Amino acid sequence: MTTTPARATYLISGATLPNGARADLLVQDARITAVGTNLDEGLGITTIDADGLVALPGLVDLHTHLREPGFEQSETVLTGSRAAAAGGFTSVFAMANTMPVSDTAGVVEQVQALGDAAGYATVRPIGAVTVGLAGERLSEIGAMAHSRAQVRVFSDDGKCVHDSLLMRRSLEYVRTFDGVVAQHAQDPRLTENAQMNEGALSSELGLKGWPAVAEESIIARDVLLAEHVGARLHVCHVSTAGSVEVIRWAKSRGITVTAEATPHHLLLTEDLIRSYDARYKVNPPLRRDEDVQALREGLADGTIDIIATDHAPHPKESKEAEWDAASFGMVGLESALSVAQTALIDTGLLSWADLARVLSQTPAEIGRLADHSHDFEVGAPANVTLVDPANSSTFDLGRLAGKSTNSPYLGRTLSGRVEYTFHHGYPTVRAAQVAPSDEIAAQAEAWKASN
Ligand SMILES: NC(=O)N[C@@H](CC(=O)O)C(=O)O
Ligand SMILES: [Zn+2]
Ligand SMILES: [Zn+2]
Repeated sequence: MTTTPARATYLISGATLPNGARADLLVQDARITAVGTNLDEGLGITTIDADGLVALPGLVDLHTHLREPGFEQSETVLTGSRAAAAGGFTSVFAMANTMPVSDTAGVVEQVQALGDAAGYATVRPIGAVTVGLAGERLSEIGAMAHSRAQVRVFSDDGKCVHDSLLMRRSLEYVRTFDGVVAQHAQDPRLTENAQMNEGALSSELGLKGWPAVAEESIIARDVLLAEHVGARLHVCHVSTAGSVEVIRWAKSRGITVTAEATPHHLLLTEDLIRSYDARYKVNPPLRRDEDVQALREGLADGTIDIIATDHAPHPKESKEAEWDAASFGMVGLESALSVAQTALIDTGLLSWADLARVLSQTPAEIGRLADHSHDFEVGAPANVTLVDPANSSTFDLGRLAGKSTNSPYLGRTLSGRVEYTFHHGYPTVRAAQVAPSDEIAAQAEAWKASN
């Protein structure tokens, strides 16, 4: 017989809300039961002193690679969702480039079940657009949408849905159930063997260039297809100033397109590649300072809707290889909020309310996430992140909670630190320490039993 652990009551006392107001939040039976000032510290209540901490709605990542099934040496659903909790995330959308690929109802249901059992975060699987990500035939989109996993986001991420007819058909399909196609915009012919951003630096370093137009031309085609079909399109990891312009134009025409920028494209530039350190190797590549500025402005004016991590764990061997042979990708869940604060809050471009919107509310809306509340409504599942914005520190290995360590921020000073993450009313992170997995799994059981 399993015993159901007691669901504790927490009083988050004196937190600063995204709008700047100070409030107490009462968390009872996994839900927010009161928001106010001077809430009572009754018997059996655990009080968390949130003086000086900003309370954000639990962060939502629309673009995470959890690697399971198939690449468990890099990450598992358990370790990846633990990394999510460490970074203040309470929900993650798991990309489909697993082995087998998440292109059937069976695989997406498996990923969702692994997430539910781990309990660190709500895991929502993304379905592949084409069978095996091969770009040749549409996958079982309808079966995944109507499975227990109720998939709403479809993506061949890692690969571009390059065939225009398949892209059109996938948009037509997802429209029938209010889904969205999330495109990895990369013309494959223009980027064969590409290693870094194309420009003066790629010539100087003798590395094959990756032209901005390879991204921009696909986005331009896709927004026109989305307009033609009347379906929702989402653009993954936008990386160039030109892409921001195309999306701005599409939105001005009323096209239903949304777009994401990654933390690394908002902070880092291509000159880091002079070190030939493969931690900086990523798809799409790090670009120029002008591109970083354009992405920041795009976020500030709403052209770019959200920040998504593109957390891409890779084993040490594949990152210690020489530049050309190393794999593309960086881990990003644990650092995302600190990078966002450093690049956007400290520079005065965004407010905490804006950050709550781009890291929680809007990604939840794009993914049609049910398990979410963005303004601490009474009765909603208590998904809350408490961040200490005054903590400026060196990002080190101790901050990583996933299986892989391919972070470009190790050794860098970043602002802000996640102190607490509450998922379904239970602290998965407390005093900046991630809670042990058996304890979280037991809490997840209790949540399941009561819902
Ligand atoms: N971003 C990356 O560099 N790599 C991602 C794939 C992707 O997001 O395109 C991966 O799966 O490793
Ligand atoms: Zn991608
Ligand atoms: Zn990705």
